[in-house]
Amino acid sequence: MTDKLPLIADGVSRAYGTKGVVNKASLTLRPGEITALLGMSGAGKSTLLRLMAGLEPVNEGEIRLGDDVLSSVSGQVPAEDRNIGLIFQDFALFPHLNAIDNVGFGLAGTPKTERRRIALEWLNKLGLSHRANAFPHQLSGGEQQRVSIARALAAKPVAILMDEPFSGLDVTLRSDVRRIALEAVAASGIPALLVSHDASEAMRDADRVAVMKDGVILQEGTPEELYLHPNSLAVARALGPLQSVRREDMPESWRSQLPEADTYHLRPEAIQIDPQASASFRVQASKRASTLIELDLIDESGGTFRAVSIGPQRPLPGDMVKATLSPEFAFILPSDAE
Ligand SMILES: Nc1ncnc2c1ncn2[C@@H]1O[C@H](COP(=O)(O)OP(=O)(O)OP(=O)(O)O)[C@@H](O)[C@H]1O
Repeated sequence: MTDKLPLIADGVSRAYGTKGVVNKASLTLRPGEITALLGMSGAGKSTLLRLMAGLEPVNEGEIRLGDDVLSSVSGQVPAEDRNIGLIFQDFALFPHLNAIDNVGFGLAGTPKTERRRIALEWLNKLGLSHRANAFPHQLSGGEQQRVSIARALAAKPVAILMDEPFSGLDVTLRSDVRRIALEAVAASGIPALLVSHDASEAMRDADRVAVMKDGVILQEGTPEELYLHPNSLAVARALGPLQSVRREDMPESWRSQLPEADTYHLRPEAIQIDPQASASFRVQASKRASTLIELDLIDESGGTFRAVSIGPQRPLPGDMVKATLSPEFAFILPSDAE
């Protein structure tokens, strides 16, 4: 077995005319890990993927596979010579080939029977061996995306780069397709990039998450590191909802648990209903959001807070409840320079 190598973006930039789209971005995709690249529309995620794939030249910096330079300002290895698997939102299968021949397509040079055996093995890994003879138009979106991932992995790529691969799929199908597809990607042991704008999917699916904004990678780390220790308000917001609460509006029992600051940025789970707590509130509104109950609370001095409860009873507007603060979910962050 050949050693798998990291795919590295080292200080890469890309501009279109005067518009800088990727700005000195550095990101290392490690073998055997899925890295999610998360950011809002226009952040530069797809452009960074295209730089790593060799579909665009860099204006600055390098793309490397291990120590081998694939892109630099002095030239680049063409995309077709990099052996990097690419998966996009549209499945891009050959319409005139059935599933098994689509998967076998990347195995040119392998004898036909061997090619079919390998292709069937990959279809099997993606739970699709029973669809081997179906043509793309006979397959569902989720099945087509699994065929395209089988096709990419069958070619034994050095890395796989996926741009919103599941966002075109029906929500009900998506979680199963994602699980099967990403398990196969992880098992292949190659570096993998998953571009996403959905924070909860990115955290669930990836070993590491990088947050990009305005062409800059703001922070990279495990999902827990980024969720619990964001380095900026932009990263905290990218990973999930926040409420901002001023220290002076908090009950004294909460203030005493927190280091001094004017304002705290709280995850929804920071404030939880707890009958043993000392701080009391009146419920202003409550609703059940599947696993959690979300509550709007007000205290006697008029401070308002968003809290959660794991139930089972839903407190109703007008009820009195007690709530605790968990300091691990309260962040002190400088406001962003917008
Ligand atoms: N070929 C191009 N020519 C000019 N501008 C471009 C080109 N490609 C991308 N851009 C611009 O670069 C910016 C970043 O685009 P990019 O597709 O990388 O963002 P993204 O984070 O992937 O966004 P989305 O989630 O919407 O796909 C956008 O403002 C886009 O309009």
